[in-house]
Amino acid sequence: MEIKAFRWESGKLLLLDQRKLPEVEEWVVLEDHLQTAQAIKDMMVRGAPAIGCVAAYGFLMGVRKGEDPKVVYETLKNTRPTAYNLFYALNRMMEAYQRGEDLEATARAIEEEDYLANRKMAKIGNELIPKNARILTHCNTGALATAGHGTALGVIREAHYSNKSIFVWVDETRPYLQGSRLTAWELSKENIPHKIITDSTAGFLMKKGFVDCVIVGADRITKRGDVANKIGTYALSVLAKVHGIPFYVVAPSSTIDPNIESGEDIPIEERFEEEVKAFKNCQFAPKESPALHLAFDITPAENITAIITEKGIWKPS
Ligand SMILES: CSC[C@@H](O)[C@@H](O)C(=O)COP(=O)(O)O
Repeated sequence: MEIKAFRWESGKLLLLDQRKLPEVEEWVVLEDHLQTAQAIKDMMVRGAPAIGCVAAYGFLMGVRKGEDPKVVYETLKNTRPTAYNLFYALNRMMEAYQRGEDLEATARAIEEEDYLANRKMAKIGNELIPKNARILTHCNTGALATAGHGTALGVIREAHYSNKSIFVWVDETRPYLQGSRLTAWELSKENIPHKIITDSTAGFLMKKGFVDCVIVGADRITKRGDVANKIGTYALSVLAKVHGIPFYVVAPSSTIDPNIESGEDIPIEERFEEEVKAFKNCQFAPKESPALHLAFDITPAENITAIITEKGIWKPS
C-alpha cells in the first residue's frame, strides 16, 4: 500500500506522527486549526508540500468551527516560515472563502494536485537518470513530505520501478535525521537499494567517483531559481559543482514564490538549539554549550543543473 502522511476522513484530519518514525507508526486525529498549527510547529508533519496540504485542511476545520477566517489563516501561517507551499495553500483557501467557494473541495484539490504533480515530476525527472545511477539525496522528500509519492524521492521511485538498477546514498540529514529516519524507512519498505551515510561522507564519495547525481527537494524557489532546502543542501551543491556531478532539484510549481527574486530574501527558520545537542532524550553535547540550528540554507541558481517541476525542466543556471 502507498505510504501516506495524512488522510482526510469524516471531517477530521489523520496524521502519521513522523516524530515517532521509524520505530512506531502512530496516527493522530486533528480536529481543528489550533491542533493543526501545533502539529506543523512540532514537526509531527513536515516537508513543504505536506505542510501546505495539512494547513489547507486545518483552515477548513477552523472555519467550520465558526472561527474568524483571518485568525485561522494567521494561526496556521505563523507555524513555519520557509516552506512556500504553506502560504500557497493558505492563500488559495482564503481566496476560496472570499469567493464563497466550497472549502472542502479546495483543500481536496490542493492535495490531489500535489499528488498528480509528483507523479508527473517523477516521469520527467526519470528521463535525466542514467541506468545503474548512484543517486545521493538529502532530507526526506518522499510520500511522507507530500500528498504522496514524493518529489526527489518520487523520481528515485520512478527510476527504481523502471528497472534502472539505481542505488541511493541517503544523507542522514543532521540534526533532525529526516534522511536516516524517514527516507531510509520509505526506501526499506519498497526494497529500494540504499545506504545511509553521515552528511560529511558525501564529499569523499563524490571524490571517489561513487556518486552519479544529486537529487533534492525544495522548500521555496525564487523567480531566478535560487532554492531554499534542508540545511546541508548548499554544501552538497558546491561539492557537486566541484566534482562535475549533476545537481537536480525537484519541486511542484506551488513551491515557487512569485514575489521573491533572490534567495537572500527567503526567511530561514531557526529552530531550537536543543535539537542539535540532543535527540529523543539522549543528550550528547554539554547542556551549557550554545548551538545554532538553522533548518534551511539557500542554494544559488548557478549551482543547480536543473529544476524539475510538473511543467517541465528548467535550467536556471
Ligand atoms: C518534498 S519535501 C522538500 C523539502 O520540504 C524537504 O527537502 C525539506 O527540507 C523538509 O524540511 P523539514 O524541516 O523536514 O520540513
